[in-house]
Amino acid sequence: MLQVRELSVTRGRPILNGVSFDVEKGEMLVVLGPSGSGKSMLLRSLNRLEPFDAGTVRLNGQDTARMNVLELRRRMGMVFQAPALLPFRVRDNIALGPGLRGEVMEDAKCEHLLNQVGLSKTYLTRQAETLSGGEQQRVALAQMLANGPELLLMDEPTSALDPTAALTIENLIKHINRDLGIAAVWVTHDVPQALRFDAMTMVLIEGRIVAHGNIQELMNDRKDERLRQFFEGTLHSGPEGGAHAG
Ligand SMILES: Nc1ncnc2c1ncn2[C@@H]1O[C@H](COP(=O)(O)OP(=O)(O)OP(=O)(O)O)[C@@H](O)[C@H]1O
Repeated sequence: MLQVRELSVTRGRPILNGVSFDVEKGEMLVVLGPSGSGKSMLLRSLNRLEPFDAGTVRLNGQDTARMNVLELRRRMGMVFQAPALLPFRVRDNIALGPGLRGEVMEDAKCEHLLNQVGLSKTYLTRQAETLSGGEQQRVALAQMLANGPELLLMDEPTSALDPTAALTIENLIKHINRDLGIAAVWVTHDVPQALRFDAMTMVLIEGRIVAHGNIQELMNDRKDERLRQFFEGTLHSGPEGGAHAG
């Protein structure tokens, strides 16, 4: 359903370099890589929060560069490291996307969406800014689900959460992916988290895909030096380490 070909992004220097991959309908893909490797830039390029310099992104065969950007983001929802909720009630946050399209969302539908992210209906009238980080991330997820997405882009959504709240969000995404059949791309720098997903994994280092496959097999692959260094925690990227994208 998502086809990315030779995606390149330059911001004074190469940030992403010829990135190609596919996400099948209902698939879970983990993008794993060290800090600064281009993971956020990749997700942001997919739903056109950032322009790219070369390559193509197709969603169900449609070139995303030619799609209406709001329609693109409805079909490909993104959840960020810090939830971007507005200082309104939870129900108003959840109904935001449909409201922008002129649709009225009934309380029962909001309640159902809250239920899918493990929150009771008592949250409907809570002010979003009074929720804990984990609860806010769950509301952000319900907000995305309200748009009926085909694919969710998750940009390290647990990086600001404590381990228990992080596990809850991980399990929610597994449930949404498996039981609702919504495809997901989950970005992380955290190897134990990638292992917990046990999903198709793509390793991104210095803006290039260096490996793609089963995480356990990738960890056992000793042939690629950068991959080995990454899994051993000894990879130094960025200007200080002397290694640059491209
Ligand atoms: N608008 C921009 N202009 C210039 N450089 C940028 C811009 N956005 C990102 N970068 C650089 O691109 C590189 C990749 O950034 P990105 O945020 O995608 O990394 P990341 O893998 O998501 O890192 P982290 O895990 O720390 O969030 C970094 O070196 C960053 O400084």
